[in-house]
Amino acid sequence: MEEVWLQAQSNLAKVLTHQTFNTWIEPIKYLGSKKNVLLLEAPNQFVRDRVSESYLPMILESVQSLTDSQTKIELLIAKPKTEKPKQPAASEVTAAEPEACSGPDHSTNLNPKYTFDTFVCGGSNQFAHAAAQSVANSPAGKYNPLFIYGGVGLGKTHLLNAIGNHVLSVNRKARICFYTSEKFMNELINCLRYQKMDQFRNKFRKMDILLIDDIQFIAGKERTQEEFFHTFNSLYESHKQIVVTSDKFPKDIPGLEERLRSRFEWGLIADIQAPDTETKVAILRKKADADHISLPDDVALFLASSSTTNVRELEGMLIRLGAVSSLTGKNITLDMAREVLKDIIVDKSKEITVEMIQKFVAEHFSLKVADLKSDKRLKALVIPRQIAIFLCRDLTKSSYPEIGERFGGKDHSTIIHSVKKVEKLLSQDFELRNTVDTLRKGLLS
Ligand SMILES: Nc1ncnc2c1ncn2[C@@H]1O[C@H](COP(=O)(O)OP(=O)(O)OP(=O)(O)O)[C@@H](O)[C@H]1O
Repeated sequence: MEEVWLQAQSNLAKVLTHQTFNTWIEPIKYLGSKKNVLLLEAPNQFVRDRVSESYLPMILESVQSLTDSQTKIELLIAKPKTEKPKQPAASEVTAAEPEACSGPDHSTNLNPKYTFDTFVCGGSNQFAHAAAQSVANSPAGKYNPLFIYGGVGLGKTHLLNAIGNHVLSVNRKARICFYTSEKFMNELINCLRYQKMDQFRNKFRKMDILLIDDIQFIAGKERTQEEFFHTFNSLYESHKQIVVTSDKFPKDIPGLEERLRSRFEWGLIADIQAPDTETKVAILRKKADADHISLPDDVALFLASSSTTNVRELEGMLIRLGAVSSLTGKNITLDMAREVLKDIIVDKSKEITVEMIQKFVAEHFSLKVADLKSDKRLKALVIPRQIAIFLCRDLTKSSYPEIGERFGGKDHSTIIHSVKKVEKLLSQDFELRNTVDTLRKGLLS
C-alpha cells in the first residue's frame, strides 16, 4: 500500500500546481493499512481539515484507480512532536518559512508603477478613484473599510497600490502591506505548520494600512476567514485603514462568512465598471507615452473598439505592437495593427464546437484527444476530461447526450456527473478555477 500512496502522490503532482501539491499533498504521509483501508497521516489538524474538505475526493479517486473502488482512506493527525519541526528543503518553494515567520517584514509588496498619476479616471471608475483618493489622503477617516469591486483587469489592483504608494510618499514610516488574499492564506498555512501564529498575527495587526487584493478567494476557506476576521477587528478597533478588492459585491461572494460580509458593508463599497471607448483610448495613450510607443489615433481607436473591456488585455495588444515596431523598425499603422492582432481582436461570432474544446484542452494538458474520449481512469486523464466536458456544456449548445456521444459514446449520466463535479470543485479549489478560466478565455479569444 505504501507503493500505492507514492504512486498516487506522483499522479496528483501531475494534475495539481507545484504550490498546491507542496502545501497539501506532499505533507501527507503513509502510515499503514488495514484490510482495504489506507491509513494516511496529516502533519496537523489544519492540514487534515483542509485536505478532507477539498482534496480527499481527488486523492481517493487517485488511490482507487491504482487499487479498486473498495479502497477507503482514513486521514489521521500526526502526534505532536516534541523536537523542533524539520526545516524545509530549499527547493520546497511553498513550504519555505513564510515572511511573517522569519522576522520583521519591511517590504510593503507595493508595485511602484501603480500610482494615482498613472491611473486614468473616466466615467466607469471615477467613484472608485475618488474613494481611493479620499482614503489615501485621510486613512481610517470616513471610509473604513473601503471595498472596491469590479470585473477582471479593470484597475482594482492598480487603485489598491495607488493608495499605498500615496500614503508612503507622504509618510515613509507608514506601515503598509499589500497582500493578495491567496498570499495571506499561504502565509497563514505556513505559520500554522511552523507553529508561528504569534508572528503572523503581530505582523498583520501592527499595520497602519492593510491592502488585500482579491478577497473573494478566502470565501469557503474557514480558517483563513477566521484569521482575517480577527485581523480585521484588531485593525479596525485601533483605527487603522483596511482596503479590500473583489470581483463581486460582498453579498454576491458565495461562501463568504456573514460576519465578514457585514463588516465589508460597514464602510464604503465602490465599484469599477467596464471602461467606455474614450477611457480605453485615454488609458492606451497614457501607457504608450509611458513606454515611448508612438501610437497613431486611428490605431488607438482600433484597439479601444475591440470588444475587450479588460485593460490588461488592451495593454497587452499595445505592448505587442510596440515590440513588432521596434523589432522590424516599422512605424505602427492601422494595417500593421490589423495584421499583428488578427488572432487577438477576434470575431466573437465564431462558434465553439466540442471538437475545438477537446483539442484545446488536450493541448493544454499535453494529452491526446483520444485519451480525453477514452474511459481510462488514470488521474492525469480524469480531471482534464471532466474539465473538457464541463466546458462543452458551458460554451456550446450541445446537450448531455450529444456531448456523451462525442466523448467516446459515454452515457449522459456520466456527462452530468462530470459537469457537477467540476462545478463543485470550482467553488473549492481556486487553482482549478484558474485553469478553467484560462481555458475558457483561450477558447473565447
Ligand atoms: N484606469 C486605468 N488607468 C490606467 N491603467 C489602468 C486602468 N485600469 C486598469 N489599468 C491597468 O490595467 C492593468 C490591469 O489592472 P489591474 O491589475 O489593476 O486590474 P484588476 O481589476 O485588479 O484585475 P484582476 O481582477 O485580474 O485582479 C494594469 O496594468 C493597470 O495598470
